[in-house]
Amino acid sequence: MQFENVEYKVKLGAKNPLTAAKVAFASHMRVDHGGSSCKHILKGIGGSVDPGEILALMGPSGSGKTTLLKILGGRLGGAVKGQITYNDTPYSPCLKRRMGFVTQDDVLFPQLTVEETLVFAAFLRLPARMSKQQKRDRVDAIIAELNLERCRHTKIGGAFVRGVSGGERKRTSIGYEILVDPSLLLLDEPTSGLDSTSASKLIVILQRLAKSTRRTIITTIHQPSSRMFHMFDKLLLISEGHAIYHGKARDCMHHFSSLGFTPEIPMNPAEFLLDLATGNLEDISVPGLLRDGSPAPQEFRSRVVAYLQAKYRDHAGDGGEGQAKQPARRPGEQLRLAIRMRKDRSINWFQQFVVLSRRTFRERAADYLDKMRLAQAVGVALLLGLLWWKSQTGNEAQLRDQVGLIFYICIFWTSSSLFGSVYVFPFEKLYLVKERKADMYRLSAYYASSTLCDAVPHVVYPVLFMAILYFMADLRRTVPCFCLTLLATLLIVFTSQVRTYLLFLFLSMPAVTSTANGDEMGVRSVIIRGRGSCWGRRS
Ligand SMILES: Nc1ncnc2c1ncn2[C@@H]1O[C@H](COP(=O)(O)OP(=O)(O)OP(=O)(O)O)[C@@H](O)[C@H]1O
Repeated sequence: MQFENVEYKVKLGAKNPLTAAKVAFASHMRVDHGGSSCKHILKGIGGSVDPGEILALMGPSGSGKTTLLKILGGRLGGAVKGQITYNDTPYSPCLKRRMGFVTQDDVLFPQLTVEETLVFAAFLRLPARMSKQQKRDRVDAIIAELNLERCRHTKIGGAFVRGVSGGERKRTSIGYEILVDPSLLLLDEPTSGLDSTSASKLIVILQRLAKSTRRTIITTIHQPSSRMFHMFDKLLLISEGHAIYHGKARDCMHHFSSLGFTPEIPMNPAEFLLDLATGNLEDISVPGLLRDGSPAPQEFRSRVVAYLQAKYRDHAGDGGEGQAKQPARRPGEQLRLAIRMRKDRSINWFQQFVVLSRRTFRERAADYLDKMRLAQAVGVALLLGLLWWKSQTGNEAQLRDQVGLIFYICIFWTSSSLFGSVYVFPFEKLYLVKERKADMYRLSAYYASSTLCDAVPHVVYPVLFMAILYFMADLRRTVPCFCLTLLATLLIVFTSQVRTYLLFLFLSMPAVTSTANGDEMGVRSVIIRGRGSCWGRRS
């Protein structure tokens, strides 16, 4: 993979030119003539990485590592400039299936076990020509490869459900991505939140994945230990959106010492590099010219960073490793594979619907069969039944009394479904966006399966509720009357959910709009259509 002169800007969208100018001045941003401020995040970065290699993207926080990773993974559209080629071919959606992207936050269903997570992903992502047994065998191979044997039957877990450890969760996320045997695996800070031993073990696994199957791996990393640092083949060091080093990781110390920067005390190379990228050079010797005129600390830091950026540009201009190598013209084997994968369409709509329904039901079963939920429906039905025990409709006062009961039924089901749905939108959106980006299934298959699964509690509990209350309150005992009352209750449940989704849709509109892509718009349309769901989703 090669990339050259990658630039990325985001519009910050201040409508008032005066405000835009103030913001730009305060944060050293460029102001467009149109009056909206632009943040220049990446300023012409280049590099390359070959099959079987690991490229580490390093730099201080906010330097643009994640942005670059997303661009390389084809996950950022908009104002991206530069040339990015995958086996000499520009990005196209058919390459999507040959790339795995492991996000910083592991987006995995908390109620599924490690094995279930991988099995459902295998059924959805692997081609239809593979048998179920072959897909299961692939999952077993990945579990063995990633040392997940010990926790294969443990739930992933989340904030309220105890589950696997951070390292195991990260390895499950990696397994989820390597199921489809991607040629390019991108990872955003895979070691964040792990202790140094787990982090090194993870990098060892990545190294094995890269070498054994000639995968290309690109990972952002904050501050690796010395041991981890030496496991990377290549390094791209970024400072304020500019590259200041690109080349073999083991050569970087030599490169900087040739520029006059050497640590004065024994230092972890990663720490040394981050100090350089921020211009914070305590215990590091620097070329004398940078100290000319005894600059103030802030100015000195800016000088160092500008000097390193300029040296890197010179080095790249001299044909160093800075920019991408000239691409060869012959499309590679991996690309042919990518195109074949595209044609090798995964399972059909109905199969997707079946797998998604099984997964959704498995994931939400605990919510559907929640004791509290059962107790609530039965308890309120009994209470109302006792209060309106054998109610009559003989005169106007008794009729009004029964209207009061109908009112309570409406209020109860409206509020129950409303509060339950409050948790659905933010929770589900994450998974849906991630899986749609990986092109795992059609949106309609998700919508249909989700609606079908959620219909279970949305029908079962109101039926149970009405079965108790209707006869205790002695409402009119005819089959049509009972069915109509039940239907009205079910409609209340569904419409109150739709209202909640609409409310969320409008509340989250500005945030979603700023980063909206096709998938998120798709998510919105699902929500608008009012997918049914359960009450209190636990994560
Ligand atoms: N959509 C956006 N709008 C405005 N600023 C953005 C946007 N996306 C990224 N940025 C800014 O771009 C800069 C680079 O962000 P990025 O997430 O790539 O940094 P990073 O190097 O990965 O940082 P970290 O190591 O802390 O994750 C940050 O200052 C961030 O605030």
